[in-house]
Amino acid sequence: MSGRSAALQPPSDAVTPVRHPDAPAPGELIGSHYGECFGCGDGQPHGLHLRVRAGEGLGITAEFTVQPAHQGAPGLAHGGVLTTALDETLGSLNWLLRTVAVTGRLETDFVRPVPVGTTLHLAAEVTAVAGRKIYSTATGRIGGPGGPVAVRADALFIEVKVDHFVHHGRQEEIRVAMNDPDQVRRARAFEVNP
Ligand SMILES: CCCCCCCCCCCC(=O)SCCNC(=O)CCNC(=O)[C@H](O)C(C)(C)COP(=O)(O)OP(=O)(O)OC[C@H]1O[C@@H](n2cnc3c(N)ncnc32)[C@H](O)[C@@H]1OP(=O)(O)O
Repeated sequence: MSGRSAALQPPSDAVTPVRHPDAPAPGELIGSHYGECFGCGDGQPHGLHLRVRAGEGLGITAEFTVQPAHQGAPGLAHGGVLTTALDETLGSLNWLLRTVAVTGRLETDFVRPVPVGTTLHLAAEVTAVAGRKIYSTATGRIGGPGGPVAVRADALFIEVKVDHFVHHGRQEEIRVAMNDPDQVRRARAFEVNP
């Protein structure tokens, strides 16, 4: 059974957003937004190491291979880890809009078990925007990009300023990030919208 809650239904005044002219080109590999991110960073040994590519229009694709460290039941991916993969893929849609947004709500359907060693082929797209609210949807398929759906999610992201992270993050990590020119460059890439 699946179905979105009312909070994930775009309001009547929602619009279809436009891909930002400076968005990564279709097919371009999008680097990690933060090296210590559990979803996409290289600095987390047990992280997902998600690899994300810009797609056409308002879409994005990603791949994640389930490792032994990601188990819930024996030999199967933990549901929370699969949700993280969906969340990270949906979060990467920020790059297409050049907007900084965080997950407000995320609803996941688990359709098929995902064994360790499986590569999850993820695809996500923005469906609507209403003010600061960004509506999006994602699927994770197994056996190939056209294989059966194993997980799917609908999400509501909320646009925030970069200050959100500076204000709420632990100072230790914030200081390191702000002293890292690569990290500052990645943050500035999002700050093109007023
Ligand atoms: C450097 C580059 C890094 C780039 C970083 C990219 C990171 C990507 C990582 C993957 C994504 C993540 O996991 S992000 C991490 C997980 N998420 C978080 O930590 C977010 C924690 N929550 C919050 O900080 C806050 O609740 C916010 C920012 C989401 C919203 O607070 P706010 O800014 O005060 O806004 P607020 O007025 O409450 O809400 C604005 C509108 O959204 C609606 N709204 C808000 N939350 C919800 C909700 N859960 N469900 C339904 N609707 C909601 C409100 O009703 C309102 O609608 P209306 O009245 O306007 O109609």
